[in-house]
Amino acid sequence: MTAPTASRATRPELLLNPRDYASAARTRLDRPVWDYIAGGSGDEVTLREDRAAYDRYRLRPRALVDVSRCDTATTLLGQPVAFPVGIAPMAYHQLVHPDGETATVRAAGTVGALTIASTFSSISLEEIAGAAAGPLWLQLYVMRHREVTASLVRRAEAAGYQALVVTVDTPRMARRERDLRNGFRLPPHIRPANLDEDHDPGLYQGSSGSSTLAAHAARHHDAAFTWDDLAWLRSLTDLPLVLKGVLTAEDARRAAGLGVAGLIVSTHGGRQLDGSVPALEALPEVVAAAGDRCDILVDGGVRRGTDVLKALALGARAVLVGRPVLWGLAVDGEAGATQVLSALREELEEAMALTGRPRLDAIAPDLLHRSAHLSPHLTDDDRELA
Ligand SMILES: Cc1cc2nc3c(=O)[nH]c(=O)nc-3n(C[C@H](O)[C@H](O)[C@H](O)COP(=O)(O)O)c2cc1C
Ligand SMILES: CC(C)CC(=O)C(=O)O
Repeated sequence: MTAPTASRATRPELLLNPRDYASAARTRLDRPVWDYIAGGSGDEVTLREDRAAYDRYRLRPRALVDVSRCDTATTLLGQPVAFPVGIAPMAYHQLVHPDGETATVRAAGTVGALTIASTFSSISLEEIAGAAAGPLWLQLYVMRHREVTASLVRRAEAAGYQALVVTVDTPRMARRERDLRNGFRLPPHIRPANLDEDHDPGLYQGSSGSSTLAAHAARHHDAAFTWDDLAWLRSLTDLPLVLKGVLTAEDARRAAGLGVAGLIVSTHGGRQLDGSVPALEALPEVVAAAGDRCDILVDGGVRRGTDVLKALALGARAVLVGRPVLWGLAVDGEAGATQVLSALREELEEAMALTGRPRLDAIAPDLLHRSAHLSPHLTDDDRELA
């Protein structure tokens, strides 16, 4: 895989995996944008632990299995996907590339992956749907003005979205100190395309010590939204509901009891409650509580095909990737995002072959050995890029 811009005159960069794309993206993005994407909340403990959780597991390969054909296809909420890796909802893809979410959703279509578009997409949800060739869900932040949320639901239905993902870990945005130091604000050419054009000019006017995105969330997100209000959302639509940001068996059971179709076990990529249990470690209790009634997905720190295998072995039906897709997009638009997703798919197939698990339904906890030690391979630089 090569990116179009050569790092040396004679030899183009060879970008093989998400971390390679991260290094390349870092040289291309302005520092505040890099920090907004890479960063987490507080001391970034959860950001690091989400990733480290994968490195505590070793794989137990089985030998002499026919792996001449490895089948990565599966279904999510009954819809076929080519492999169990989807794109996590992320705000404002145009921060890293002018084609924004249009490029990302096309990349997903090329490789047959699920896309979850964010409430805060920089391209409208209708345009995203117009460019989609694969399964497409819409992520919802429930807004204080309920009519804004109700209108997003109606528009999602009309545009053909197949599920709604309600993010439940962000009643307010956590303090992200990188953004505060940088005085992060949206560049003037980027807008929350699903909301009114002149929705909130405050997104563009900030100063050091504040993040306009955090201030915007404080003004608009409904921090009083509870389980009782989920019934209101349910009454608006027949689309399946998925909750994103569930980390406990208690919440998983409650959600399943209310007829929620899917759960995304997530720490929001270490960007919300710092010090929370890492997503991969929360996964088994969520699966035990609701895996018989809901499709369970997990995200946060997935960077290799073997990570996908580990999550599946712990009971996930699929994983989502966030930052890696933005790094691919930053480096080479649609082609870069496609290459990041393709690399994960190829690595997953390889890992299935080398562990002797040619079918996803053969992936179970016996694949894993939990070690007290982290794998030694991560350098400090890797950690920054993880
Ligand atoms: C730049 C950025 C923007 C994000 N925006 C949203 C969002 O709008 N809605 C949401 O539910 N999660 C959002 N997330 C969280 C992701 O959906 C996901 O949980 C997380 O990025 C997964 O971790 P990973 O980036 O390590 O793969 C965002 C994450 C990043 C990095
Ligand atoms: C605009 C923000 C609320 C998007 C988000 O969820 C994030 O930056 O993590």
